[in-house]
Amino acid sequence: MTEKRYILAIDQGTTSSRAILFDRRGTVAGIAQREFAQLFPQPGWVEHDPREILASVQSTIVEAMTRAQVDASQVAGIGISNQRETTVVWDRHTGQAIHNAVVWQSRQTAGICEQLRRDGHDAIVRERTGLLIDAYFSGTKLKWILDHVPGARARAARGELLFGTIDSWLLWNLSGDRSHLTDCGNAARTLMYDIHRRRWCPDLLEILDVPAAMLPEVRSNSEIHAHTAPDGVFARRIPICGIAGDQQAALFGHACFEPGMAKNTYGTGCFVLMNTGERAVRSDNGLLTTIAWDVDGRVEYALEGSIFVAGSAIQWLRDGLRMLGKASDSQSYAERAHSSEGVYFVPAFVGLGAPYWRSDVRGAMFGLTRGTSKEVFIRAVLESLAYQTRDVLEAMQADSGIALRVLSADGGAIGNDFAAQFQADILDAALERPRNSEATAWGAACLAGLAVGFWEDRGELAAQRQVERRFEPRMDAQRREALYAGWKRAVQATLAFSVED
Ligand SMILES: Nc1ncnc2c1ncn2[C@@H]1O[C@H](COP(=O)(O)OP(=O)(O)O)[C@@H](O)[C@H]1O
Ligand SMILES: O=P(O)(O)OC[C@H](O)CO
Repeated sequence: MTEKRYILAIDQGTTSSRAILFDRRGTVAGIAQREFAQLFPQPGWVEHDPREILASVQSTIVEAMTRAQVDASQVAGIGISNQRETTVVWDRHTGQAIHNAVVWQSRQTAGICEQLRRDGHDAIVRERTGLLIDAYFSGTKLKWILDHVPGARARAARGELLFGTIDSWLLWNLSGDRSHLTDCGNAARTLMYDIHRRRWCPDLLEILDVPAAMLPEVRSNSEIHAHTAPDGVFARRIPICGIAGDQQAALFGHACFEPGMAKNTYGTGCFVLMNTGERAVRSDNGLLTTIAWDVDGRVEYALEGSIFVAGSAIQWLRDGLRMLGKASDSQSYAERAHSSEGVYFVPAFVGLGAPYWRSDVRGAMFGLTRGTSKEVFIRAVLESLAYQTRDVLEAMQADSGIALRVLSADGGAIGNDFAAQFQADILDAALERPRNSEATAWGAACLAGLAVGFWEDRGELAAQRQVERRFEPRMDAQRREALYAGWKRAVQATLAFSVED
């Protein structure tokens, strides 16, 4: 029998799908990535075609395995991580989605959220789900699809339609027996799941008018959920044995296994998660309480700060303003500026997420003079990632009582050495970039590998973690606090400009 030497991770993100084969030592044996279309049917709306997502996953799987010259018989298990709140509804008989996937960034349910707030549902949402009422989460997206697709509500009531986040959509399509499942971390992002009692919440289903029959069964993150279809892309039965939302997967991939350990992923947005152990810490400072994972029969929680715009602001400099040839050029521009000269950029393109939660505000630039150079402009945009992260970590410290000394970081934008050093300086904490830059896929692989005995335990995984570079804070306290005070003024001015005020 062929030795099973690899775990395959599928990292289904907002802008691209990746398939990565890892060996026992965590070395990448094969990798493939494919972007897919971002659909903007109306201003502020973001959708994906679920068939295109599935096709991108299937083709990257084939490509990664071909590149690595790995046969399906050598794959011990498959882990899936996904872009979390993005919502799909499909017909259980035909497998056809009844609408595009409504993406986490999409604001098309802002009106539903406003109504829910007016009806006084804030407290129950907060208490049961650890979230707050915002278009970001799946529940109102699902309600919107049921309300807008003709006949959908009646079909849902007859049990013909299924709801899922992208993990469920992929699992249903890749599994031989059409398994309709999710993990508790993804369920915790739907606005319909009680994170304390760990079950779908009937009261919230009633508020959102969602039939329970549509919902996936909720499982742990690390167990054999299903097997791939022998007539599918693998032509073999392989256990699908790890599922996690991408940010939870990254927390696991960084080996943040102890309470107080935190990571930040600098991708399209920034997502800061701090492990709070078996205690679900309620936030009084604009953070989310969420399930980190259920592994080995133990459920652990996290505090999360979700920042909606980070790397996408660099994309805007590149594609929108055409100031950059490539995103990485932002580093040399920023370094040439020497200082930001009192210029601040607040990247509220789709409102502000944690800790402000104001979907009505829009982006702003402050402190411009006739002498403001392109270098300073770009530097101010990069610095905004660090300031937003400090806002979230200040809230985390207030909620948890833990002052962070080290932040583990991953994602495209923190490959920028300027941004990494500035982040350490503004936080007055060290920032570590792991050697394995694919923390999300690695986390999904770890969860799958633990389920099938590919790795023994978390200790073995933690021992494998290697740091590529550690950035120590080196800014003096007076300058740091003066800079941060300027940012806070810029945010206050941005909020004040909004019509809601
Ligand atoms: N060297 C860099 N400096 C600044 N930003 C970068 C750099 N490299 C990539 N980015 C930004 O990071 C994002 C890509 O990171 P990635 O982790 O792949 O994001 P996602 O998984 O959300 O698609 C893009 O928005 C890009 O603009
Ligand atoms: O796909 P990413 O990396 O942009 O992450 C998306 C987040 O999980 C949304 O909550």
